[in-house]
Amino acid sequence: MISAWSADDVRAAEEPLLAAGAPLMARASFALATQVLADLRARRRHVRGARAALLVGAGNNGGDTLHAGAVLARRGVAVTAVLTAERVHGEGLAALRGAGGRVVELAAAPDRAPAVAAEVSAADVVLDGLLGIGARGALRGPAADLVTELTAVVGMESAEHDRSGSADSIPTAAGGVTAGAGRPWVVAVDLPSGIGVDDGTLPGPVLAADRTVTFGVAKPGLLLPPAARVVGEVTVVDIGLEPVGPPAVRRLEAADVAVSWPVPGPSDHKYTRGLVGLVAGTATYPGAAVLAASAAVRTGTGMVRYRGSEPVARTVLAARPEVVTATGRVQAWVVGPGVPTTRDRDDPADDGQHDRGRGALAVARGDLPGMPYGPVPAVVDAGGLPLLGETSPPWFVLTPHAGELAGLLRSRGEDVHRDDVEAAPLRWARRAHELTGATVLLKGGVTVVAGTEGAWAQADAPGWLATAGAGDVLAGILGTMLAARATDVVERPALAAEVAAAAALVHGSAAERANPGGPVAALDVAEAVPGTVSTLLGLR
Ligand SMILES: NC(=O)C1=CN([C@@H]2O[C@H](COP(=O)(O)OP(=O)(O)OC[C@H]3O[C@@H](n4cnc5c(N)ncnc54)[C@H](O)[C@@H]3O)[C@@H](O)[C@H]2O)[C@@H](O)CC1
Ligand SMILES: Nc1ncnc2c1ncn2[C@@H]1O[C@H](COP(=O)(O)OP(=O)(O)O)[C@@H](O)[C@H]1O
Ligand SMILES: [K+]
Repeated sequence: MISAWSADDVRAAEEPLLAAGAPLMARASFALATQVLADLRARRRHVRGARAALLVGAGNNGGDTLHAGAVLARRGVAVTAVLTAERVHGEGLAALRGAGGRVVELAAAPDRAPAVAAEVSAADVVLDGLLGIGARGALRGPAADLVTELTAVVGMESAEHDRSGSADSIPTAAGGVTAGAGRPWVVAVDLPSGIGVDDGTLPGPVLAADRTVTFGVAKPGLLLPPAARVVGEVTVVDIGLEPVGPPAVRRLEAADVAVSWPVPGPSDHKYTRGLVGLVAGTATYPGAAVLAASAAVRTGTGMVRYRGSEPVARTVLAARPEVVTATGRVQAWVVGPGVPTTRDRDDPADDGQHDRGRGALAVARGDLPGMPYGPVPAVVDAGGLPLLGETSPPWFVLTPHAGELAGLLRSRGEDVHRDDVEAAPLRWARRAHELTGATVLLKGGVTVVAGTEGAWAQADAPGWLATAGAGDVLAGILGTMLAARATDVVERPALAAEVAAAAALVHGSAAERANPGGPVAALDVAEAVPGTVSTLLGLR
């Protein structure tokens, strides 16, 4: 698990250490320099003679960068520091000068930004030390001008990445470690300057990094979209910080999902494994029912009970003969894939699914007196979302994409559109959780989950997963995972979010497994789930 703490929590953790005289900046800058030297060695045979450009802001982030620059200069790297503020970290500057580093004072001559950007773009490595956890809003002043020029000169914002990673690093949304030929390797110091440290927004120009060396613990903005796309490979270096309190954002790794996966034992039978009830698909969208049912079956449910019109049920059974249409006990409901999102009760296109969906959600809430089968968890997707009541329990997991989330929020009085959600996914997923009470899984390149305790951000999926029907597959996977732990999920409000994050990991990993590095169809993703799960379980 990767855990990220807010800037305030990091500062609170630093305080006692600094008061006790712990040399945090020395630790941070030495670890940074060591990583940069390793990257230089990996990219060019000799460190000596390499050129490094330091982008230096007013605060301690610039201080870290200057001290690291001094270490590089002593190893024979030609180091130039570009100072974007009139006053920068004094000791750091003295150390760099003492080691033979060169200094360009951009703050004193801001109109030189284009020329300085051209020089910086010719370096082998750029260290972005403009802003760290003290960032407030978009980059301003000479720092903003410089980054804007740099991204224009070498197109750094569209850095090419592959998906490779290494053991001590966080694989990220953009993945990998390859800078494009002819442009410098960009290392962000603590975080790419100008990202929203706590919310992952991109309020202004940001230099996309190939690697982020972050100190102590990860920061939320490194895990959250859209900023997660510009952090490159994240390396967390230990400087002795121990934040107290829960992390703000977490990311599950494969091993975490492996340990909590319920493996059936000799005394299990299909009813103890968890049954998934599925209200999905209509005559217009029968495929959604097939995809969700296939995914639920392939994730290892005890049984899928399908609820829908007769012709769609026949289609589902033709694809998955394991599915049952008889009514009976269900441990988790999946409501809404392939169901129209209209709220019109008389819409003939709904094939009766709105009524079935309302009934299923009432059972899942535990609303029906005398019904022995609730409360149980529910996945509420697509056409299920408009069926929700005023408030929902946290064991309801809503699975909208950005457009659906905007619609849900508008229906509750927020003036918000898809673009707003994409610009600040965590903010709006949280808002939807506050307004509905439900756990909210917001789908996207990085999937964000907001529940009763903190948030999760999963970056497991290749871009190829953005294909029709992939969301239906996620709904089926999540339905099976919730059904397997139904009682715990209803009893522990925070668990639904963790299971939802785990489902996003399984979904993204199955997409990668279905066809590594190439296109996938939604059904391929469902078909790849059993192999994905057995690989995960091999990590136990
Ligand atoms: N506290 C410590 O001893 C440690 C801090 N460390 C480093 O220190 C960093 C935090 O240092 P600071 O608190 O000095 O903060 P920053 O280095 O992030 O800089 C804050 C400064 O930048 C200016 N600023 C803020 N927002 C701006 C914007 N949008 N555009 C332009 N200028 C802006 C502010 O006026 C302020 O002077 C961490 O990210 C980390 O790199 C590490 O050395 C570890 C130890
Ligand atoms: N850029 C992307 N990279 C990786 N995965 C993505 C990307 N965009 C979307 N996805 C994933 O693809 C799935 C699409 O779901 P959805 O939009 O509901 O499609 P559908 O309704 O056709 O099934 C979601 O799981 C989402 O997280
Ligand atoms: K930085």
